[in-house]
Amino acid sequence: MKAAVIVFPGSNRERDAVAALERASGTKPHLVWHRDTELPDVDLVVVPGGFSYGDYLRSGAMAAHSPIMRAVKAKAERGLRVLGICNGFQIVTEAGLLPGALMRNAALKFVCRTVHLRVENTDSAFTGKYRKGQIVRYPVAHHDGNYWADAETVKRLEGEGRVAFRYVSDSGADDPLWNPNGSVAGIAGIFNETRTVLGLMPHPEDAVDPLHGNLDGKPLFDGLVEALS
Ligand SMILES: NC(=O)CC[C@H](N)C(=O)O
Repeated sequence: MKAAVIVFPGSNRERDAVAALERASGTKPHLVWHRDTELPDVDLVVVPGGFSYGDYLRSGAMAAHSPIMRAVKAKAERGLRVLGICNGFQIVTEAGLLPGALMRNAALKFVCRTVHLRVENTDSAFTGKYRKGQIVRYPVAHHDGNYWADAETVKRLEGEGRVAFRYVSDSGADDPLWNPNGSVAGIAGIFNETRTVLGLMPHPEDAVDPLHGNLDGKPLFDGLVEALS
């Protein structure tokens, strides 16, 4: 699997994404600067976490209009797999590849901890190596992770199997007390219509190494390698 990781001024998880991809695929991904206008020939683009453009204006809003995002958008519309993690989720959503918006966390505080997620749909290159309903633990670190979409959009996402991950309790139950940011319906990650684009707030790339104390993110990267090689 050939992959590219996009770097914006203020990105800070690009190296984590590179390490996770290299560990899973054995191939070093390309790092692509935000000012570039073309993507290398790849099977997957990762838009990583961080604070692109200092989160000015709105998290992800400026990065969504960078030259490289025009190329990412054009190729995503033709089926290129795109994984947007945390700030990357904000960026691909601002770019219009996913519906809804990421608002300030409901408690108005930065949240940095491990969360429990239920894998809601395994019919994608991203989630194919999980079991449906499996509970996984990924870390979160954000202040704008409160996913919002209008009721009709949420209904459509649910009906079309486009909710990828949902915040749940440690026993796997729907429980708003375990929702770290107030996201509507506990939504932690969503797919586009063809499930070729995934955006999620938690960080699978920081749960792939025994030193992370948690390997729950590994099936996501292994699954991508299996599906895209
Ligand atoms: N870790 C991240 O990617 C942070 C995302 C974003 N800057 C926020 O705090 O909401």
